Amino acid sequence: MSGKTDGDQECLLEARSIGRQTSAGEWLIHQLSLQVFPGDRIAIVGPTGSGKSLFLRSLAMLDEIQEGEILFHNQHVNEKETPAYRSQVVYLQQRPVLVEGTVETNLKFALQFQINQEKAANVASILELLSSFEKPEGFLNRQSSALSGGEGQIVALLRALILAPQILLMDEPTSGLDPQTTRQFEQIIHKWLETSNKTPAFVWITHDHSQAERVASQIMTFPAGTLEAVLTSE
Ligand SMILES: Nc1ncnc2c1ncn2[C@@H]1O[C@H](COP(=O)(O)OP(=O)(O)OP(=O)(O)O)[C@@H](O)[C@H]1O
Repeated sequence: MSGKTDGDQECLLEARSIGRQTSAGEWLIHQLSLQVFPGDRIAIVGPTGSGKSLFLRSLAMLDEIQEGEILFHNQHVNEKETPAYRSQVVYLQQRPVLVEGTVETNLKFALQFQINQEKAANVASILELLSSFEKPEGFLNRQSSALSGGEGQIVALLRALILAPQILLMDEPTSGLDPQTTRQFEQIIHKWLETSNKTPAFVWITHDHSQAERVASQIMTFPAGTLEAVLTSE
């Protein structure tokens, strides 16, 4: 399934017939294909247990795949290139893992890695983004252990955006957040898309159809219980 088919635009990310197997050889996901183009806002919806998270983790190259391949800018990504890939294709999980220390420590965490060092300049723009949303005074100095689930997820999102990703992969990032924080999360994504100078894209798994309609330009349905699964546009 392809995202946009906009003339000659280069495909950013392509999953070509990928699949994951259990150690017993049973397919958990099988023959799944997806293309992501610059500016794509893709929502994936589908039943519980249908393999959406497995698919997204495979796209993020967090899990090994047993068939197919992942292409980034039309190039096969090998194991050695995975750190560079992960700094461009950033994965945000449902329950963020924050490191010990303050919010600021967390925001700057990924910048300590060589591959991300040239991204330090992004901190200022992300802090500006944060300042446009109401946050308690001294938020940057709050300990991560003292944050609410919603605040933690906002911090995880900003931490991801500091990396100036080309693609953000999000696995139900707002499930469990209250409506106000959910909207705040969506607005941050919206501003990021508006202000980024590199036409980024996202793939967003959600159970919430109204959210999918709010945030996405394309909604794809993930089918359950089929081995020959394909993602289809709604
Ligand atoms: N490592 C694994 N080994 C075996 N089965 C697994 C493994 N990981 C996940 N599964 C199974 O694969 C199926 C798909 O899981 P996945 O988490 O991708 O579903 P999902 O569509 O994201 O569900 P939800 O909407 O509830 O988050 C589930 O039945 C899950 O139990």
